Amino acid sequence: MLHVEALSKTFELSVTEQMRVHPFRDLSFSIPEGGFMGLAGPSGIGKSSILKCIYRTYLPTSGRVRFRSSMYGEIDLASADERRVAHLRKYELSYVSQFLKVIPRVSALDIVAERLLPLGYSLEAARDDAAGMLARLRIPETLWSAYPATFSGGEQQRINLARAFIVRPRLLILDEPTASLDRETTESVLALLQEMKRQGTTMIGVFHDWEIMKRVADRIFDLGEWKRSGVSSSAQLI
Ligand SMILES: Nc1ncnc2c1ncn2[C@@H]1O[C@H](COP(=O)(O)OP(=O)(O)OP(=O)(O)O)[C@@H](O)[C@H]1O
Repeated sequence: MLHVEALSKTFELSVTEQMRVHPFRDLSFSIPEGGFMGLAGPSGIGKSSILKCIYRTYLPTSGRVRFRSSMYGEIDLASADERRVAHLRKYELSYVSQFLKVIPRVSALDIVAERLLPLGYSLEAARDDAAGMLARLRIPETLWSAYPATFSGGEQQRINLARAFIVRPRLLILDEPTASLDRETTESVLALLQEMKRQGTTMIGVFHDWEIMKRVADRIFDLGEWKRSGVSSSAQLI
């Protein structure tokens, strides 16, 4: 369902001094439908950049990101036009980072509910589902009508997760989704991830805690090992 082929990313840090960073070159791996691949490796090795290339926050320098979309059939996310990428982000892809892009003067409930409106939900039905998701993520009901700009880091992260999960995406991209959560909320998130996986969501994620990653991932791609050995990706699947 997701085939990353010979993916490379180069950052030009300075045009005049020709300084370049190459977090990864010729990276290839595949994740089947409903599969969950964890990405591991030391800080700065390129984990987040890979996720951002898949979500197309970053444009890859070369390579392909073949994704089986229900709207477009097979599509290369590395070269798809912006309009299609925007559509896919609305209906099929979700990306969770540690940081919430806060929308001013929109309540926590509506920030989550609004993701369902393009899918044809009425506002009432969307708010019902959003309330269910906020409850599962242990956001206290008193906060549902408040503005997330003032929320704590962990509360903002839960709003992020709720926005990503509520649409039941075909591909879920997770960048340290449980980094600022307490143990009980982390358990709720893991239960939701396992539920989505059973329903066929394909996932790729970076986790700050190896033990958490092992509980949800079918396999773990160790970028450090891949870079050291320079051999094909299958050797790094733990
Ligand atoms: N937008 C950018 N512009 C320039 N360099 C970047 C950019 N994004 C990432 N990099 C560089 O690419 C390299 C990989 O960064 P990345 O954030 O992908 O690593 P990471 O493995 O996710 O690290 P961490 O575990 O610390 O989050 C780093 O050297 C970083 O400085």
